[in-house]
Amino acid sequence: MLKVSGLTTEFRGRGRTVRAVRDISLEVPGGTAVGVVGETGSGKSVTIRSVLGLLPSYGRVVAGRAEFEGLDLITATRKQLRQVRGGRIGFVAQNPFGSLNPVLSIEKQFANVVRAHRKMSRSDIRDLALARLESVQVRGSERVLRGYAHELSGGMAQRVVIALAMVHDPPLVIADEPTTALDVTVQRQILDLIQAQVSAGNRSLLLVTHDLGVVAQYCQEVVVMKSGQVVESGPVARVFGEPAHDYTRQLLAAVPPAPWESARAAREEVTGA
Ligand SMILES: Nc1ncnc2c1ncn2[C@@H]1O[C@H](COP(=O)(O)OP(=O)(O)OP(=O)(O)O)[C@@H](O)[C@H]1O
Repeated sequence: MLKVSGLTTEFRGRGRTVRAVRDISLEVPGGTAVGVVGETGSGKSVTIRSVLGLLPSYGRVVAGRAEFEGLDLITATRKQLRQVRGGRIGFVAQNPFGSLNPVLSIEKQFANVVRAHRKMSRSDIRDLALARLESVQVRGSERVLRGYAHELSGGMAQRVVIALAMVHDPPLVIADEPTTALDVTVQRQILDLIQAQVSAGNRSLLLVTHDLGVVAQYCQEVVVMKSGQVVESGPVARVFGEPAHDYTRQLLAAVPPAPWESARAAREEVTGA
């Protein structure tokens, strides 16, 4: 579905060049969820943004390929990339309020996403938008369509972003830390929702997260990144069960125990059991 090979990205500014990611290779097979994990600054977002052609003007992919449906996204024209983004790849970013336009109604934003890819009447767009909003369990979808982003809670706004990302039935969904900006109580709901959308459409998912628990629960494959490079990758059960790299072991050791496990450990310490 997506095959990234040898991806290297640099940021240039004031006579200084920073190589943010180096020689990244990863694959997202059809119908598979792949998690990308690594500490802050390890290059997860830069990798995604390089693939989607969403780097800032001073960022440049200096080597590598990202093959998707017969197209190399790295050398694709802007027009081709616009067709792929939103059409063939649904993108869910970290902050829903950064993804939504604050001055356009939600209905107008659906219309813009639809019309960027095909011709459709206003009433058909409306029906499609309502169906998509209902599929991500947005209650009061008619009211939401008439409204604006600032009237929504973070969780609701991210549901709208997911609905927009799914408008054209993309076979691949890329989500970059889709719950980091949200209240902890809705984080799982949003991940469950993304998973439901992915499996209902037999789509592939590339999910960036720093939470290994999320990868274990939602992904079949994992790519571990450190300092702009991939340190290891493979099926989640193998990489987490028998990590080949010391860094992966450190990440796994840093996962806090579930609250009930800490409570049991404390009890055992007190009782000596
Ligand atoms: N716009 C930018 N300009 C300059 N350097 C950048 C830019 N974005 C990222 N970098 C650098 O690229 C490297 C990788 O950053 P990236 O945001 O991809 O990490 P990340 O793994 O996604 O981290 P996080 O989990 O905090 O989002 C870092 O050294 C960062 O400082």
